[in-house]
Amino acid sequence: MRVKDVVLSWMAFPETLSLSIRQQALIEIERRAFAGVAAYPASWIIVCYAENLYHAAPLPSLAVTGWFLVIFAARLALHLKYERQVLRQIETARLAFLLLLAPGPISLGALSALSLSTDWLYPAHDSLILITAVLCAAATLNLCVDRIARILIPVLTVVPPAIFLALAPDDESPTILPLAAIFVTYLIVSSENISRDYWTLAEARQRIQDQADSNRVLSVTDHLTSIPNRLYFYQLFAEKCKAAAEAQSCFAVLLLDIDHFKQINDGLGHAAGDACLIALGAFLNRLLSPACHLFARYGGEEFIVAAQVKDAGDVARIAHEICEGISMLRVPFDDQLLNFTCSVGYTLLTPPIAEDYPDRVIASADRALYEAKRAGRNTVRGVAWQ
Ligand SMILES: Nc1nc2c(ncn2[C@@H]2O[C@H](COP(=O)(O)OP(=O)(O)OP(=O)(O)O)[C@@H](O)[C@H]2O)c(=O)[nH]1
Repeated sequence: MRVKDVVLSWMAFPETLSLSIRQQALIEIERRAFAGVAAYPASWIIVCYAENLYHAAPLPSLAVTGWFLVIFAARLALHLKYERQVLRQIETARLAFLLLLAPGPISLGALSALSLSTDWLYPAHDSLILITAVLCAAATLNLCVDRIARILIPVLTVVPPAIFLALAPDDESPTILPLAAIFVTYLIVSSENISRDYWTLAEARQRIQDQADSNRVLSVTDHLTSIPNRLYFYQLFAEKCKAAAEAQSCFAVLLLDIDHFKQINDGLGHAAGDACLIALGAFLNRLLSPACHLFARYGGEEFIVAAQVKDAGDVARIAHEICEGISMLRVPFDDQLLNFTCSVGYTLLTPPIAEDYPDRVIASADRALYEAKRAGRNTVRGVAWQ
């Protein structure tokens, strides 16, 4: 495994979560982080004024102010296009976020460390230690759901001054060092607990979402043939009709019904009838495309199709294709091959099309189907919509 892969896998959010939940979490974490970004330059500017640093040491004070403003500007630039970046490439977006998260805490930690030994910063020593501790705690808790951020922030902020104190001890070192250790440990442990709760909730949300998605699919799928059911058809019929009206296109509704299906059931049993229905569903799946045709099992041994068509010839062609295709099916059942026929009735709407009459349109196709049955079955009949 390459180093990059190891880093990326360590950085990754729990893999069990769907991509959309991980993306959502990352966008939320970045938004939270951005809300605190202005605190770094603002705190530094206040310390400079309060401790008179702009007068005492204008150049270094202004340089540090400029540095905090550059970090702020870089974060603003990232923030403005972050959502798009996360949706495009989640790992790179996360890496960019972490890289731009680090300079603020590192700079504050370094300033606190320097204030212990640098003359121009020494008057601001207490204020810097205070804002370093406060911003470190606030940022760690704010971003604790990100396991890297919650370790990175306290380590980058508190470790540099602590190392400095350890290497060049002064009177305060014996007090400050153990306090810093307790502070960082407590921060990391408590933020770990908050993070665990967040991800447990995210996982629960994901399970509910998956269940809802699967229930939604089940509620509009016919359990026997696995093609859409009548509910699905009605949900989308008005939409398809409207699209045809807007496109000024012809619109056709076809009803097909297996001929003498009762005889198959009575003669060979319901399992044989079921095998024929499953084969018919698979045939429609092969012949029609969900992008162009709305089709469903309408009920029992009846199926329905709705689609935009070019003209009367186009719908007649589809109806014949269905009728002939079904008559050629051979359905394996026990040790025999079953075949059956169907009758097709259709109605054709020509522009201008109104959109509020699905039942009347279907009733019209049903009349055509009745005519096909009366004409001897295994045939096609169409009626024009008036
Ligand atoms: N196996 C099976 N049979 C079903 C299902 N749903 C409806 N049926 C049967 O479909 C048959 C429909 O019979 P009829 O309405 O008399 O129609 P038909 O025998 O096809 O006659 P025509 O339509 O006039 O050609 C009945 O026997 C129903 O029990 C199903 O899910 N599985």
